[in-house]
Amino acid sequence: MIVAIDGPAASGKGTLARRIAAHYGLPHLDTGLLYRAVAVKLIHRTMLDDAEAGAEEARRLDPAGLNDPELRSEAAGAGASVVSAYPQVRQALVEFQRRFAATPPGAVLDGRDIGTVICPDAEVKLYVTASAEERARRRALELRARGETVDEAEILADIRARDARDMGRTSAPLKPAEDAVHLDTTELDADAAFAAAIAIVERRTKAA
Ligand SMILES: Nc1ncnc2c1ncn2[C@@H]1O[C@H](COP(=O)(O)OP(=O)(O)O)[C@@H](O)[C@H]1O
Ligand SMILES: Nc1ccn([C@@H]2O[C@H](COP(=O)(O)OP(=O)(O)O)[C@@H](O)[C@H]2O)c(=O)n1
Repeated sequence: MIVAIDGPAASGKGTLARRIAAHYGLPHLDTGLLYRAVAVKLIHRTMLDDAEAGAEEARRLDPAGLNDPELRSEAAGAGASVVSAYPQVRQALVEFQRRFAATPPGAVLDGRDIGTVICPDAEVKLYVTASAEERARRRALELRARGETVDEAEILADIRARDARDMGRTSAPLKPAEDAVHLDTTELDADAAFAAAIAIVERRTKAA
């Protein structure tokens, strides 16, 4: 089974993807980490505006490095939203993601274009959202828990800018797949969101 989860920044996709993967014993790929890793490489080379250098970094990306805590920073997230608009970078990362998804027994992938581009035939597609204010509140809590000093208003502005860039780009923009089930988690805590997601997966797989 392939479960495709898309949605805007800090909507809770990763948390849901991890829990759904554990529940069904499937591997999980947080595809945002791929773009974050490319961005961090380019930031280190002060070449964030160079699409060709980005494609080169994407082609030689080592998945073993995806656990690096630096990838979780706000700077990496903002950089990822820049490099992910380069079609060459996206193209260079397609095959790795498709292979991950197609390896038996399947997988749970979360990102921005999983249901639309990477796995258009996924059995289950979820489009996870929450209000921008709630997403900024969650991201601020998360960063504070990691010891970072954060300004929630700045995080909200960053989230809005990132949403606009991700939804407005020409190459694989963030949008729900036509057959995606929408899950708004604004009023749901993590457990309630997980229960709602499992109900959707069960309904979808029974209907198939
Ligand atoms: N339903 C929820 N209610 C409250 N907090 C949540 C919920 N889902 C996720 N979180 C928290 O919000 C933050 C962002 O969630 P995450 O899963 O990383 O989002 P995304 O992968 O969409 O960026 C994390 O700190 C996570 O623990
Ligand atoms: N499949 C994906 C995953 C991420 N991305 C880009 O990478 C950035 C970081 O993604 P992420 O999922 O790690 O970010 P958060 O939602 O966790 O903040 C996003 O803002 C997108 O621009 C993408 O374009 N396609």
